[in-house]
Parts: sequence; C-alpha cells; structure tokens
Amino acid sequence: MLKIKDLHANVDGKEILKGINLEVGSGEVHAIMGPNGSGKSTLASVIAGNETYEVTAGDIFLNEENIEDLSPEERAHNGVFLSFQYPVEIPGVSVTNFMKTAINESRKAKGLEDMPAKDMLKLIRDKSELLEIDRKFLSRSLNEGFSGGEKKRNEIFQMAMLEPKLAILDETDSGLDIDALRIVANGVNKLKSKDNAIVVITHYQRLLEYIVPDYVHVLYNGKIVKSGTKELALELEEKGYDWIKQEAAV
Ligand SMILES: Nc1ncnc2c1ncn2[C@@H]1O[C@H](COP(=O)(O)OP(=O)(O)OP(=O)(O)O)[C@@H](O)[C@H]1O
Repeated sequence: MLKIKDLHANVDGKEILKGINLEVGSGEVHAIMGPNGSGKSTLASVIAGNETYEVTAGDIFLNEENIEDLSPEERAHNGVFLSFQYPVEIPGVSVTNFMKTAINESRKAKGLEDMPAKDMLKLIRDKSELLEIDRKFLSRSLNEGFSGGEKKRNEIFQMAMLEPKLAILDETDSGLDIDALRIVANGVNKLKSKDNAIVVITHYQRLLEYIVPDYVHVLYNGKIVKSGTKELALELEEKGYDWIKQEAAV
C-alpha cells in the first residue's frame, strides 16, 4: 500500500526528515509517536504532497506507484487522505457543500458523473450517523466556530465520506472528550478494511486503546528510530522518550 524509502525533506532550507523508511500494508494500522518537533506532521504533509516542504531525496509509493510528482489533489484522488492537526475554517461553505464538492471532484477525476443527489443525501445521512453528528451541523460553515473536538470529528466524517485507501490521522485525539474519542475511534474502526490502511499520529497511548495499531513507530529527529507492536506505546507512556533518544544517539 504505502512504501516510503529514504525520504528526506526540507522546509526553508532546514532538513526536517532525515531518511524515513516505512512500509504500511493493506488492512494495517500504524501509529507514529515521537517527541514534539520530531517531524511527525511534516511526514504527514509530505505524504499528502504539501508543497511547503521540499523533498530532497527518497521515494513515496502508493500501491507501487511513485506519487512524488503528483499534486496534493491528484494524491487525494488516488486515495490519500490527511486529517489535519489544525483543520482550517472555510466561512461560507457548508459542511454538506464541501463534502458534495469533494466527492464529485474525486468522481470527475475518475471520469465519473456527479453522484445523484439522492445517493449523496443517503451517504451523508449514513456517515453522519456513524459519527453521531447532529444534522444541524451539516448546514454550518466548515469548521467555523467549531470546537476543537467538533473539528476533529468533522475530519473523520470527511474520511468516512471519501473512503480513502490511505488515511493519515494527525493528532485526531487532541481536543476530544472521552465520549467523542470513543465515537471517533469507533468510526475509524468501522472504516478500517482489508483494502485500506491507516496511519495514526498521536502523543498518547489512550487513543491506541481504541484504535489498536498493528505497529508503532517512534520518530525522533527526522528518523524512525524504533518500531514495535502496541506494547511499545505502553512502554513509551511509562518511560517517556529519554531512553529512545539515548539509544538513537549510540
Ligand atoms: N512550515 C514550516 N516552517 C518552518 N519550520 C517548520 C515548518 N514545518 C515544520 N517546521 C519545523 O519542523 C520541525 C518538525 O515539525 P513537525 O510539526 O513535523 O513536528 P511534530 O513531530 O509533528 O511535532 P508535534 O508533536 O509538536 O506536533 C519543527 O522544528 C518545526 O518547527
């Protein structure tokens, strides 16, 4: 599904990613953890094609296809989805209209007609129910005045609508109360299938109790310095990152 080889990336001439190697197979959930500033969000942005970052070396493959030269839109049409750490507000564009446009643009890229209005309404209804989203939310401007938790839930609603092949969830748990965390995690778990893959970036083991990862990776100073199973997340919670930093320095 996703294969990253020796990826290096800069921002403003400063190297942030310093040789990332990562393989995520179909049907797998991977968690990426690591100290503040280690490069987690940068990695997510680079996979999604954010042009702020300059890839100086390495390759990113999605289903064997090198996606490096694709624009963010083309990557999205190929099934890459990034849920943002800080979702942007779009005044004047309702959640429903945003979703309709996103779905129809993605269909257009595949040479398909717009989704019939009836099917679109059903899809919106089904997916908003999955994430227990109140109807009145759907007519509000995207993210405008949404609470932190509402923004995060709305990101997963977008994921549910678009059914990506590769979903990267960047700190989806931050700002969620316990009930919202459970709802969002249940939503993600229901969207999980043998044909898609999920990468979860998180600081806390708590989310991983709900979305159980197959693998956990630690990103430190622009590199994945340790990988393991979900027990690694527990160990990090207990011991912090100092031992990882020491190991990485050896
Ligand atoms: N657009 C940018 N301009 C300047 N510096 C940047 C930019 N994006 C990222 N950086 C720097 O790159 C480093 C890695 O940032 P990144 O957001 O990827 O870390 P992170 O691991 O996601 O951190 P956190 O856990 O705090 O969210 C940081 O030092 C950050 O200041």
